[in-house]
Amino acid sequence: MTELYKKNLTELHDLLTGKEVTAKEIAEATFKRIKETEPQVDAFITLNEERAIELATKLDVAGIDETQPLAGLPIGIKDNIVTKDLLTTAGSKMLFNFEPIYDATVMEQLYSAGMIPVGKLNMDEFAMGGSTETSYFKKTKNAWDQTKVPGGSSGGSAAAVAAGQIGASLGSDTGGSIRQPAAFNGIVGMKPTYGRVSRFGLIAFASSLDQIGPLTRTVKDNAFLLNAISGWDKRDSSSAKIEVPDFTAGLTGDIKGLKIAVPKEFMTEGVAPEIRTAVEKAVTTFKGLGATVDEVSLPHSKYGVEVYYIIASSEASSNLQRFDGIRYGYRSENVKDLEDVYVNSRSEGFGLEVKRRIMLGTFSLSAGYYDAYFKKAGQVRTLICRDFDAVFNDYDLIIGPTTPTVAYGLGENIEDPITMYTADVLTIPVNLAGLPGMSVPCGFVDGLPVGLQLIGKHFDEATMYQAAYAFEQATNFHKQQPAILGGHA
Ligand SMILES: NC(=O)C[C@H](N)C(=O)O
Repeated sequence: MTELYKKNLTELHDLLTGKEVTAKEIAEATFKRIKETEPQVDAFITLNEERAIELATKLDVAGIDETQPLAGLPIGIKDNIVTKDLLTTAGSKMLFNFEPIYDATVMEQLYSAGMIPVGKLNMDEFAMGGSTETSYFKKTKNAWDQTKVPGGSSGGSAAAVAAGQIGASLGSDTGGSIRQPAAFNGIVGMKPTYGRVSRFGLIAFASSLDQIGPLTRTVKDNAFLLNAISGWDKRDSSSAKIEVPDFTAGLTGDIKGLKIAVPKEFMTEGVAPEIRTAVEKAVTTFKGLGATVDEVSLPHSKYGVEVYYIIASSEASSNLQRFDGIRYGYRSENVKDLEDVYVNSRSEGFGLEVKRRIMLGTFSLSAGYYDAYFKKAGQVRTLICRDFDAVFNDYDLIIGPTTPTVAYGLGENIEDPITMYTADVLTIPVNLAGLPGMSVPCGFVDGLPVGLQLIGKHFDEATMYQAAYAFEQATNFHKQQPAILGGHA
């Protein structure tokens, strides 16, 4: 069958259960497509070809379970999610040879849903970055324009889906790392509520912020995947013991009476005028669908970037201590004593951005500075949370832009950390408050996609999916394809 790669997950499921194609044929077509397009996209660090074909063949022989919407379908995995006996690098030289001895909980969940992991996706080193350019391995390209960045840190996860290499992927989001690359590549990306998805087996960056989530080409596909990976896990004490609804159940397109808020701080001059216009048009669409939309204020969100880079870096400086040249991955050859093993392995194994964050974090945690930085950041974080609580007393959903600009050129901002950091201004407050945030396509600027951000109440991803689905049905943005997928971008 030709052009299987253009199909989304629900279409592939129908073909499989209608016996028009086998899981093995889908898997083979996926690897063919990946190999054809990798020279342009560079999304994968490792392919899992032999095992994927074997697994697909086994599923075919056993018979595809028709009640399992994801059975027999390929998925790509961000390379900071540990996969048993399959190279897991977190985009770092430090883990250039790391083959985990266990699977992350989300991997076990994907296997029980019958999914087929086809490979590991490129990312910023240890998820620190917004362009995937800090990866030790390669520079992934935007699916719409190969001279532009794919966003990050889940840049491989987003570009691979947008370019039709795979129909779905998992990413992780600490300060925007699922939503921003989803926006830059014109796809759907969900960062679930903190605690919704187990972090067991996610290589930790900032433990109070990290969350795994799905990237797909449609809202419904995304909801199917969140169904599969949600739930309490005894191995992650921060995962929530809370019922998981069926996120696909409410996808009717009916959102009459939904109360939506647009924070005025998300629509300021720092956001490109064309992006604000696209969001204003989305507001009109939502009103047309019967929702009410009002302007609100999140007065402390403007401190989000400063707070994040203190808290995230502090947590990272602690989490990354385990990479000592002894227990994992890279070990320097250039050593005279034990001290050298630690110092030289870390100096040679970590890239510039990772070292910058470790130093920032160590500084803000050190005696004499702790009160002024880490403690203060925690206090301001509480104020940011309270702003959201106040809005959610009166509203069901918050919307705004996902990013202040569309995808920028490769190499354009990487030497300028302040520009890179401030670009996260719209996504970071959501992580600090532990809320669910999502990006869906809502327009184009100069042929590059624009993302609309939806922010929900804690554990209310269902309402976000309903609104996103209604928006998707009412618009055509998700139907436009990049040239690499046969579109006329
Ligand atoms: N990891 C993230 O969610 C992205 C953010 N740009 C960071 O570098 O921390």
